[in-house]
Amino acid sequence: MTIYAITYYAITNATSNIFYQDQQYPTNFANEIKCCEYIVGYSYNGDPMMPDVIPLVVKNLDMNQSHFVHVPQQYLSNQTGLITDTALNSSMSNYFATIYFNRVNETEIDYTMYYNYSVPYNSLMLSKIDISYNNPVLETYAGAIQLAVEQALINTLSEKPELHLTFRYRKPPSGMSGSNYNNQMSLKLLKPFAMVFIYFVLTFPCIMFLNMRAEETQRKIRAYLKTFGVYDEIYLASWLIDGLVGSLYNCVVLLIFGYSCPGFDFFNKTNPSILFIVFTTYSFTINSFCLLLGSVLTTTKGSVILSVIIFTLGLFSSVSLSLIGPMIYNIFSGKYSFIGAIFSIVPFLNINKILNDIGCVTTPGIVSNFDSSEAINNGYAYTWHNFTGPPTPEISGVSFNPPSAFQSLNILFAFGLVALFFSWYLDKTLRGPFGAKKPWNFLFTREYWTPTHIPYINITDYDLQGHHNSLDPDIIHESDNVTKENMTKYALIIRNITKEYHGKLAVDHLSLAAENGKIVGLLGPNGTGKTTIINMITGLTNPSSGLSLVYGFNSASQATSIHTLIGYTPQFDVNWPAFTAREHLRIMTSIKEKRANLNQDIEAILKQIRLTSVADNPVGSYSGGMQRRLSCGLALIGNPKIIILDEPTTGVDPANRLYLWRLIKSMKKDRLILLTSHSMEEVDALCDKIAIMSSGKLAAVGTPTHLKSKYSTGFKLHLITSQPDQAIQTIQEYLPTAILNQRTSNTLIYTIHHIKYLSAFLKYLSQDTSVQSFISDWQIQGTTIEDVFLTVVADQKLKIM
Ligand SMILES: Nc1ncnc2c1ncn2[C@@H]1O[C@H](COP(=O)(O)OP(=O)(O)OP(=O)(O)O)[C@@H](O)[C@H]1O
Repeated sequence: MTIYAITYYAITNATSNIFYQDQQYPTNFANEIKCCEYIVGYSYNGDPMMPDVIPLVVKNLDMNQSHFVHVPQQYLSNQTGLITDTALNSSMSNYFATIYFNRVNETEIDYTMYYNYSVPYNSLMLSKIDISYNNPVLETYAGAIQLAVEQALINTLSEKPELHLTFRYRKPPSGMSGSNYNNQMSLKLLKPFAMVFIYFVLTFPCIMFLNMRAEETQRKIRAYLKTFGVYDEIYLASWLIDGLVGSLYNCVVLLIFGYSCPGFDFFNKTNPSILFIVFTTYSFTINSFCLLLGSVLTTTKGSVILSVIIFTLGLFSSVSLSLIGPMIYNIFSGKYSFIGAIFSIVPFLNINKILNDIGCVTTPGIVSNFDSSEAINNGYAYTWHNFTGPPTPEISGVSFNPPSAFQSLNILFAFGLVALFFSWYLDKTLRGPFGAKKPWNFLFTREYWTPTHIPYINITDYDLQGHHNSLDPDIIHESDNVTKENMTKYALIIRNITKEYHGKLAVDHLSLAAENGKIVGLLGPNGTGKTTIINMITGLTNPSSGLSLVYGFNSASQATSIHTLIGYTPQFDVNWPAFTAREHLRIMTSIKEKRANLNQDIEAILKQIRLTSVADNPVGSYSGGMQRRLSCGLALIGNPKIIILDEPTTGVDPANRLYLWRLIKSMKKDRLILLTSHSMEEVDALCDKIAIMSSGKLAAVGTPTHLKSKYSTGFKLHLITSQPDQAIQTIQEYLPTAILNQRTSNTLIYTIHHIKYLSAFLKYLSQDTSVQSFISDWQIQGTTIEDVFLTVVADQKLKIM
């Protein structure tokens, strides 16, 4: 809006003084002539009609007959002002003008008026009362005489005395006359300005589009949508359609603006259908180009930098090309044919060449001297004829042959199609951090054209063999427990999976298998590879080696099949703040599956996640806990067979967390839930099986009870005491093997490995009043998953060292 407002202001300001402005015609002109007793002379070339005309002129002027005098023919001369001078010399100080009538043919009478002024004025057309000097008195009187004369001529020629003329008096541009206004500097600037303005308006939204797309990739929305089964082609097409609809709107607004802005000759002198075709073709090409860049760039930072560079280069070329005008065509000559080819290919340059083709004709610039006034009188200055013909008529006689605007437009369109293809191709082969890349020759592989949707296809015993990179019997068992015979009993099978980023293993030969109806917890310190594993299971990332099977479907090669089986809650809430929870569920359900009882299912999920009462509020107004619940609800869409929850309760308050735990537990019936969390309490409360990872490897695996007993660190005894020293002495006496872990002013924490002594001591504590006088409270705690986790991770670190 701001750009449009500035442009409108600039254009109207630059052109305001080149237009005739309607003004009130003085009505009392005849009185003025009469009162001042001016004398007007006349003469004619023997036309027999003139004796009828003269009395009418006198009558129209309402002047004294004696003041309208006949001037003898011999006084007339072609020399400027001679008649006036003659009249003045003959001491008629109030002599004002002379009119000389000349009969041209049957229907045309030409008349010339000479004023009491050095500049003569020739009037040939009734409609053009054009006074070229700025003297209000002369303007008034001369106008009065003209009106009287023309009224008389029309009445006489048409033989209709009742015909009455209405005159429009138009003030001429200051300091200018006729079509000489091309000399105006402000007008000359319009041509470059038009090109730069159009380039800016058409290109800028596409740059925003590029940034939005990169931002969406960075927010992992793309990856998330993919787990709902959104095809790459649909995703790209939705962006293209979005961009094109925006651009079409942009083009229409630009055209309406251009054609309604008085003085914007670039538009007003060009056939609108040409500009519509040029603008929409450029918009298509630039959108395809942005789509291509979006397939290569994945960070908003990169996109911002690149888009600013492209935009600035385009703007720079736009300004410079428009300033050098027709000289731009030199670059298409044999001498500079390479640069000419670049001009034709690069859309930002090509559009400027096309705009320049139009601008040279419609808006004469600093260099151009083509006067389009003749063409304007016959309609648009720039027509389809100009568009398809050789550009810029004023450079005739030059040896090289630049492409026509139409040819340039075809090249622009072809570039758009090529960019569209490569945006699709590179999107598949150059996927950024998220997304499974296809090999560069994927178009020539059979799997691409005939994908299989059969589970457990081509799985051999060798594929199912684990890699023994640990001596831990649980891990060895986890690597060996799946065979071809029993593989169908597992909902998830991961074998020897690895993922390498920049030469570093994020996941290192990990094997894991899990059955239906279980909750499996994946634990590990930050950056240990949990999310990478999830991305490989969901088919968002291809493993560097190894296998991931979800109900027998290969995550890497049969991703489309597994997306219908998976429900996924990513680590961060992926949602659209303006949409309501119900809309989120509706949109995602329609993406994932076709259902007859859609509303019923949505209501059931809303009830499950306790969002029914706020289902129609925008998600942007939800608390963190509510958004997390919605994310879990979205994972339930389509009744998936495996649900993956990546840190589902992060940032959720205790009450909501408890509710989510209940929800997760209720979800596990007939499906597998894979959960990652940093809350040991959560994993302990929910999981049937826990896999602890460290540095990309599986470090421990088993049920919570098994792990607690295997990695038992003994019991923790917490004592609250008013006399710590005396308490320490008592413990040493009764529990000599106890290890003091922590001591504060009134708290002591011991680790005790032998339950035998502990029970005797606890009996003593509860019965002996003397000890109760300095140990006021105590608590005993078994091994927690947190203890197990810390032990396992510490052990693993030691092994690495
Ligand atoms: N796209 C990527 N490019 C390069 N390195 C990556 C990429 N994704 C992950 N990594 C690296 O792989 C390792 C594992 O990352 P991952 O996100 O899987 O860990 P995580 O266990 O999920 O961590 P957190 O608990 O913090 O979510 C890290 O060192 C990380 O830096």
